[in-house]
Amino acid sequence: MDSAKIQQLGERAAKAEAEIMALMQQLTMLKSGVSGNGVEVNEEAEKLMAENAKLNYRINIMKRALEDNGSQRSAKKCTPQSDPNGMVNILLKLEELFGQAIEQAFPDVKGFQVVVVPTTPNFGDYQFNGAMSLSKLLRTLGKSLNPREVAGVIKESVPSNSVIDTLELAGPGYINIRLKASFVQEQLGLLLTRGVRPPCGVEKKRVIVDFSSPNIAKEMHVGHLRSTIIGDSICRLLEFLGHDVVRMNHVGDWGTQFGMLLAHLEDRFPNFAEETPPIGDLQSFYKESKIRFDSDADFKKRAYACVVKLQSHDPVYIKGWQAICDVSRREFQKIYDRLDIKIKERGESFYQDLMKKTVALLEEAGVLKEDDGRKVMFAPGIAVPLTIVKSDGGYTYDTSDMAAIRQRIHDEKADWVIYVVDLGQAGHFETIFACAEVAGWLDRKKTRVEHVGFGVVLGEDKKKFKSRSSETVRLVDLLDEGLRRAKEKLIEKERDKILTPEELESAQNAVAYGCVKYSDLAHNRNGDYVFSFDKMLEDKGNTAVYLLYAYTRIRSIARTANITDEQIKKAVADGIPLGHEKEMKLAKLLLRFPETIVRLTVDLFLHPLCEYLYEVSTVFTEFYDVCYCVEKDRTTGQIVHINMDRMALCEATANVMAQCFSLLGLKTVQKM
Ligand SMILES: NC(=[NH2+])NCCC[C@H](N)C(=O)O
Repeated sequence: MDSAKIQQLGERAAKAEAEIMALMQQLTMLKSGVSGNGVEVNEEAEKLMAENAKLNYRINIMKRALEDNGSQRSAKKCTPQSDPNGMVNILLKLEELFGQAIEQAFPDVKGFQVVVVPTTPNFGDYQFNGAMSLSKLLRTLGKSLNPREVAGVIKESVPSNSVIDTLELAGPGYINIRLKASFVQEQLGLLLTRGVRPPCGVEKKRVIVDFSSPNIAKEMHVGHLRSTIIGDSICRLLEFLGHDVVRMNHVGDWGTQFGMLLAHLEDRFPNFAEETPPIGDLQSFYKESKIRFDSDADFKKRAYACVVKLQSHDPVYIKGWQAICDVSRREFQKIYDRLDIKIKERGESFYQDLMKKTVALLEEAGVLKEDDGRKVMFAPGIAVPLTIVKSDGGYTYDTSDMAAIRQRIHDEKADWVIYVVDLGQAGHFETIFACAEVAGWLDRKKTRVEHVGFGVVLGEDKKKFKSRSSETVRLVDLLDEGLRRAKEKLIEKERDKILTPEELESAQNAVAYGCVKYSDLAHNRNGDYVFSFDKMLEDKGNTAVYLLYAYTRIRSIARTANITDEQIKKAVADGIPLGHEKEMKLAKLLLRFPETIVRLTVDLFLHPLCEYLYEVSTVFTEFYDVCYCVEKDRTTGQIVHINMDRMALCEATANVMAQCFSLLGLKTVQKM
């Protein structure tokens, strides 16, 4: 690493540190009761805690950026050429303005990464708090200015613009930023006329997302379900942002398990090469062959022979293999159809020939070591090597992943490869990435590779998730239970009395699959996750049921008031004043959609999107409680007045929520 880079990384670390320090100072200030605007200290402290969480979130992002050599910011300067209709990423826009201010005020400072964070309404809309670290940095350049002085200079240097209303110095050197009402009004109008569009300024990448990836002949389990849900949402996000996304199902279709399956197939359906074998239940077929494999030495021998025949592409055994894969494939597809998942299958078998080449290349590069008859590859600093060739000459999961990573970078020309696989495989991927670097196939400055891990699924007893009757839970049964419970819930709420049978069924589907997906996505994926239909189907708090209800309710406001698109358009054309404080608050939150989703791409955690969606629905309620949209006569119930500006705000809210649902893979319904 060159010294400039180290300096840059150091500066950013210092900045992260400064943010923590600043926060501590704010907290001490509050604890000692120094609260400028006389607000209850408790309330203030609560807000600061929220702020703290946000800062910590930012800091984590920065830490990650440090690890990844700072190539993480996918958003670039928002030029009009990039996408004339894209939404403005306000946070990025402010960072640009502050960047220009620093450049102008302190031309000697190079490569200072400006970070602006959203803040609580008491302070403003956003805050710049880089003055502390900048002051430190200036000292190393021989300039002695305290943070508050630095902040003062920056404040004066921010170029004139249409975004910022006021800048205010606060505390030891923060700059609180308030947006111009005219800017918010204008952006809200654009949101309504152009729709919720991807933010401008996103650099397009070719991304391979390896997700779901169950193993043939084995049941797709809840771990694969998590990978499927998280992976699909990541794809939806990246697709929305305009990336070229390849959704890849790296199914385990080429392991030694095919030996025993084929040997068992020979016995059960000797005619398998001529006629498609009616395997039926592949699970029990797998179990039967496993029992024989473990107990019968002759069978075991035959199983090995079958592997050899399969791997030498004997057409008869290839037929048998295909038949088995087809049964599995049909089962997997049922799950994908129900969950509305699109994915392209490219299993381990695809890499057969490439594995030979991969081994040859590694051999040539002299990076393989002999170990007890095996050929292994070590990565620097990692104790456990990859097994590239087994002692019997066969290849492994490691070999196929080495072949795959090379193929994805070289042939697929991926700029970004994402593996959505449980955290149990973190070591595996760390080693694969490191070995790919050693082999010279991966340059992390050019290609972003990452393992998106997730914790295990637990039952309500916090133990390994299983069904009452058996060890493993069949996903089809699980989804069926979801459907049943969703219907119960809707009937409990007497929706069957209001909805037509078709509407009830759509609502049931939306709730059942929505709640399974949402409860997975709303948690930090790194944690273990307790699967509980009771929790998922709660209609309060940050749950799919609550949000889907909230959404349909907003949609129904316009419906009952009989508003047309034309009326909304006219209101937009006339300008939406956002005169009430709650209207302004909601509008500003809606305009934070672009920065929220761009930030997701930094570490591919999806729960902040769920938090944002939930916040939109609660801020909407705050607005709706105090701002009449449709006024009715108290006695006759007849509509006496419709506030069209507020109806437009309802429309914008519903549209932003709909886009969030779509990114999370949730289907919405008009009535529920
Ligand atoms: N490229 C990969 N290794 N992708 C993940 C494969 C997951 C594997 N089939 C499993 O079930 O554990």
